[in-house]
Parts: sequence; structure tokens; C-alpha cells
Amino acid sequence: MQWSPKEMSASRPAETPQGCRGCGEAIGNKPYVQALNCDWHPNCFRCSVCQRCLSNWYFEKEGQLYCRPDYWSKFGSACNGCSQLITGPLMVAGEHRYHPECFQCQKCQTYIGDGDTYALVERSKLFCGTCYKAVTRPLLTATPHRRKPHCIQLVEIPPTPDRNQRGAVHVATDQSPVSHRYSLTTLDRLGQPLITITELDLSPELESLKIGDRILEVNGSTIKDKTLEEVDALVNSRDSIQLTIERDLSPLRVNTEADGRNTPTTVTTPTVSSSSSTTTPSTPTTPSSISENSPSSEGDKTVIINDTPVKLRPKASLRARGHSPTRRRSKSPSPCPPSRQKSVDLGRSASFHNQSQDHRVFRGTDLIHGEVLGQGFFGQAVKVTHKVTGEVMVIKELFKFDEEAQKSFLHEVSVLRKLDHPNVLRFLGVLYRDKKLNMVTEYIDGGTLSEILMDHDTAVSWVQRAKFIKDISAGMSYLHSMNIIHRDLNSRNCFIRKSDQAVVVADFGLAKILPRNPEVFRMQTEKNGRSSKKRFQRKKRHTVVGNPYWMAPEMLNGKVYDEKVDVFSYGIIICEVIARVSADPEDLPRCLDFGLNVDLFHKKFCKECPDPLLMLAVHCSQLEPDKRPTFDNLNHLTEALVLHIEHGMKAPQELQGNPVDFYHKVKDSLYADKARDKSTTGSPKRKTSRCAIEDQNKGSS
Ligand SMILES: Nc1ncnc2c1ncn2[C@@H]1O[C@H](COP(=O)(O)OP(=O)(O)OP(=O)(O)O)[C@@H](O)[C@H]1O
Repeated sequence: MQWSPKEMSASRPAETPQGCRGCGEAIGNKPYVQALNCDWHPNCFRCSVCQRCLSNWYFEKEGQLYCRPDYWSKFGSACNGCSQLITGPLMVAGEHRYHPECFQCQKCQTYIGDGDTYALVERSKLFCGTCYKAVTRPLLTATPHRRKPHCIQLVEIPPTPDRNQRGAVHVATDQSPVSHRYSLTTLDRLGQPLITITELDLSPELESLKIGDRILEVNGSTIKDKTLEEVDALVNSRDSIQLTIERDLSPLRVNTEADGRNTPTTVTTPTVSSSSSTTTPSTPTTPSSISENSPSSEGDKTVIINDTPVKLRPKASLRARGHSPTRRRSKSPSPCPPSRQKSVDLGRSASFHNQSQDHRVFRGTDLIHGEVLGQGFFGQAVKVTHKVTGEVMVIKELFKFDEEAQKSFLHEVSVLRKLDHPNVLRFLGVLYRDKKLNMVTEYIDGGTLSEILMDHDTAVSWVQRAKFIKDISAGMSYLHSMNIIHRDLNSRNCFIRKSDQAVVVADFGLAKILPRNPEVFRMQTEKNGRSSKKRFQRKKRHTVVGNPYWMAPEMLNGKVYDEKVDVFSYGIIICEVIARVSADPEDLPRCLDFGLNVDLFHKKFCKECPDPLLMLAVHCSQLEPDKRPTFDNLNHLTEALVLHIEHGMKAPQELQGNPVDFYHKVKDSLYADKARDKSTTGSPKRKTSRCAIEDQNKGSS
């Protein structure tokens, strides 16, 4: 999978004669897009599913282009815990997928790691082995008539030299031929065949299976795309088998078993609905939630993900196409002797890798700890080396475990795992240790931008400085394209990669994920009878967070704000890059309105600074958020700026002129606007009162 920026070129070089990959026609002299090693007419650069034109970013898989919703609906899967899409490592409990950080016991809150025992009760209540045994089972024994929960279990059957010695597992579906020894059961409510165990020639190794158990997976692979015969061959092979089974312990099941007949055995726990288990209706007030709409076509389901309607197909197709997970545990035969191969009443979790992103679940024993790189508010960053691969990485571990720390940490994991861009810190996976979750990221070896700038013994050329700010803009433009506001962008959260001096934006603990599509969001709120007006606004009164040195004036003043707060912080970073001073207002001159004091800054620090660079800082640090450029725009400006400083090419129009004059012009017009607003406030009131008097007069006459 590749989530890549679209590269636009203005004109085509004469020596590349191939036509448009989409329509096959010549590109001609028009602007074109370069992607997947081909050229495209911008109009032909479309999602292979919905055929909509792709704008700045696109997904690519096996030579096909996708927009984000279609990519996710085709290859994604939703977490059974938080209902968000899973794009990184996932924990699998039978049919259900979880983010590792959502795979948590609902009673003791410990994270359930790879291979730990768990019980998934009624498809949603997740317990660790200890809590399940301690609480749920005594309760059930005490009230025998109470409905027993349905459970997903992993049953391991050891290898045997002779399959007859082991006994046989007989399976059946609704679709098996009558002549076959297997009899019919039923289809589940999504039309998938249910393959259940209908007969067992009991041998000690098979004790852990029960008639009526529904087979979900064999050796970690879903059986949904397999025929009955294939499943039969697999479960009765001589090799070691791991069966993920779903067991319904309700009286209905017990009767079926007692009768010995093959009565249809659907799982009928009260929580089962006709919806796919990937969709969990949730309140529309949560912006980043999945909520369910009515099915749009047979088998397809439209859900709102991050406020974007996304079609989710039944899980069978999701799994068959999207996930071909490699089951780590099934690769090696179980070390337990065969005689002890009984299923515990609990499942064992297994972690999987989503193929689309190279995220992993690490074990503590995989990694050698190195130096502590630094400490943040809630935790510390430690350099680690992978024992086998030698990769150097960073573990971010919490040392505070209060609710706020946990929340902030999980938030950072959930943001980071969505991201994949060369100028954004790469999330590599998670590590379980002592029932705690740690985040593993790439290690960036060149220190922070702040450290480089403050090291006055090392010269940093203007070209290099322009490249620094270009990289930050690329990372931030990607972040904003993902509807994420960083809110803590500063030179200490920008790391430098030694090899190419590239800047990587990091630290997403304070990032804010915005609703993806305000229009959909509005529709959602209207449907639920709430006022849509407030929600439709892009700017919102979010929490005031971040470091005040880089904080935008609107946030400092407690006003509504949007993603342009990041552009202001970026403007301050540009000033740090120009002046090589700290962002402390003692060093970097600021005005009382929290804006940049351009006069003083220019006088003190800009003797050698190219004017367009200062102009960029002035543009970004404007008091009026709407006047600040977007990061998309900044991407183009900074690219042109590098060319200007490095090769003397003409600076872009917006960056030409005298920055100090421009600053005064902007400021004057802002204050003039404010004065005009002040003088006009009150007029609506006067109008209202005059109207009221007129109405009164009308009434009296
Ligand atoms: N991936 C990384 N590569 C290299 N150095 C890192 C990495 N992550 C963190 N560091 C170093 O470790 C320090 C501490 O990082 P950490 O993320 O724990 O806290 P912070 O970002 O400084 O503070 P906070 O999280 O409270 O905002 C950083 O300032 C940085 O110097």
C-alpha cells in the first residue's frame, strides 16, 4: 500500500513519449500527473472504484489507484473495541479485530498481549483470562439457568502420524450435497456458510471440541472463502491444527447437541444483530466514529467513518481481499505435549500484521534497551535495537499511569498509526510489557531542529535552512490532508535525519483529529435532531494546548481556531531557522498582540536572510488565521523558495517584495477593518429597535 502525494508537473519533458496511463492518449503539452511510474491526464487520475478524480493524495495497491474511503472499505477492517478502522497491527479474537491498544480487559484494564488468554463474551465483552475465570464463571455456575455466554476459543490439535488415531472431525454446511456424509446446517445472516462440527469420533485430543462448534478459522485463515471439502481436509489433516471456534453455550445449543440431530445452529446471543461485526453504531456526536446507515446494495453497507460515508462489504470479502494475515503462532507447532492439548475455556489472542502497513507487535525479548533519549511529560523515549534484524528504534514508554497519561498516550498511538509519510515520524508497532502497551517508532538520529539551530559551532547554509522548512511543510501538508491538527508544532518536535538532513515531524500527543467531511457531519447531526449550525463551522473552540512560544494568537486568546494554528507555529519555526535563536519571546521579538514584531526581528536578525524567506515567515505568522497560507500552498512556495535560494530562480510572486512593508500593510488593513467593525457594531441593534418602534406605530395606527 502506498499513500502518496500526487506529483503535478506543469509541462511535459519532450523526451518521455508515453501516453496517459488512464486513457492511453498522448499527454501533449498540458499539465500532467506522475504516479506509479506513469503519466496521467489529471482528469484520468481517478479512483479505480468510485471513479472520482483523485486530488492531492491517493492510495495505490497492486497497480490500482484508490481514494481513501474506497481503499479502506476494500482493504480495511474496523476495530471491535473502538469501531475505528485498523491500519496498523491488529489483535484477532476469532472473527473480531482490535487495535492492540483496544484489546484490553474491560474489568482490570490490562492489555491482552500476543498469546495471552482472553474471553470474548457476547461478541463485545472482552476479559483477560484471569478476570474471566474469577468473575464470569462463578457467576454462571451460581445461576445455572442463566444464559451462558457465547465464546470464541482457540483449540489446538496436535499433529498425528495417522489421522485415524486421532479420530475425525465431521463438518457440515448448508450447501453440502446430501450424498455427503455431512448434513446441512445453515447460512449466517450475511449469507456466509456456517461450517459447524456435526460429529466427533472422540479421541482424547479432540475433547476440547464440541458438536455444534462453529469453525471460524483454520490455522489462522478464515474459512469463509473455502469449500466444505477444503475445510474438511484441513481439519482432518495429520498436521497440527489450530481451530478458532465460536461456541454458543445457550440452551438451544445444548438441546441440539442432546438430540444429536443437525438442527440449524445459528448463534443467537442477544447482542447479535444482522449487521456485520465491523460496524458498531455509535453516537453521532463523536466525530471520529463509525455509525451505520441502511445497506446501499445487497451485502454492502454504508457506514460513516470519520464523517465520510464508506461502504463496508461483508467481512468475507474484506478478509479475502484485504487481509491475508500471517498467523505468527501457527507457524511453529505448539510446544505443549499432545496429551495436554486441551482447549482452555478461553481463547488465546494472536496478533496479525495488516499487510497494508508494515506495523508490528514486538516482544520485550526482541529488543535490546539502549540509552534514554529524553523524557516528556508522561513518559520517556528509549533507544532500542532489534536482536535479530539489528534495527534501531525508539520505544516510548509511560512512567505515569493515571488516566490522563493513558489517554494522551493512546491518543498519540491512534494518530500516529494512521500516518505514513517521509516527513512524519514513522510508527513501527507496539510492544507489550508487564501488561502495558508501549509505542515503537523509527529512531531519528540527527537530534532536534532546535538543537541543530542552537549549535552555533555548526554552519547551516540558507539552502539547508530552506530545505528544513520545506520538509516541515511537506509533513504538515500531509497531516492536514489527513484532517489532523498537530497543535504542538515546534522546533523541538521536529527531528533531523542525519543521512539526508530531512526533517521529520513528531509528537502527536496533542494532535486533534477533525471530522473528515463537514457536510456529512452536518447531515448526521441534522438527522439526529440537533442544531447543525454550530457543528458545520470549521473553526471550533477546542482546548488550548501546546507550547505558548509557538501558540497562535487566536488560541492564546481562547478564541475558536482551526488548522491554521499550525501555520502560525510554522511561522515561528521559520523565524527560529532564520535567526538561530530560541522561540522564547525574550530572544525572538513579539508584539503585545502575540504576533511577530517584524520590525525588530528584521533589524536584529535579517542582515543576511533572503527576503523571500522572511516574507514567508510574515505570511505564516499573520494575526488573521484566514490570511495565513495553507500547508498545501506552502508546499509549492517552499519548493520554489529552495529553487530560488539554491539556483537563483525567480521567487514566487507571493514571496516577492519587502517583508517589512508587507507586514505593515497587512497590520494597517487589519486595524482598519477592526475600527470599521467597531463603528458598525450596534447598527443591527438600532435597526431592530427602529423596526420595533415602527411595528408599534403600525399597531397603534
Ligand atoms: N523517534 C525518536 N528519535 C529520536 N529521538 C527521539 C525520538 N522520540 C523522542 N526522542 C527524543 O526523546 C525526547 C523525549 O521524547 P518524548 O516524546 O518522550 O517527550 P517530548 O516530546 O519531549 O515531550 P512531550 O511528550 O511531553 O511533549 C525528545 O525530546 C527527543 O529528543
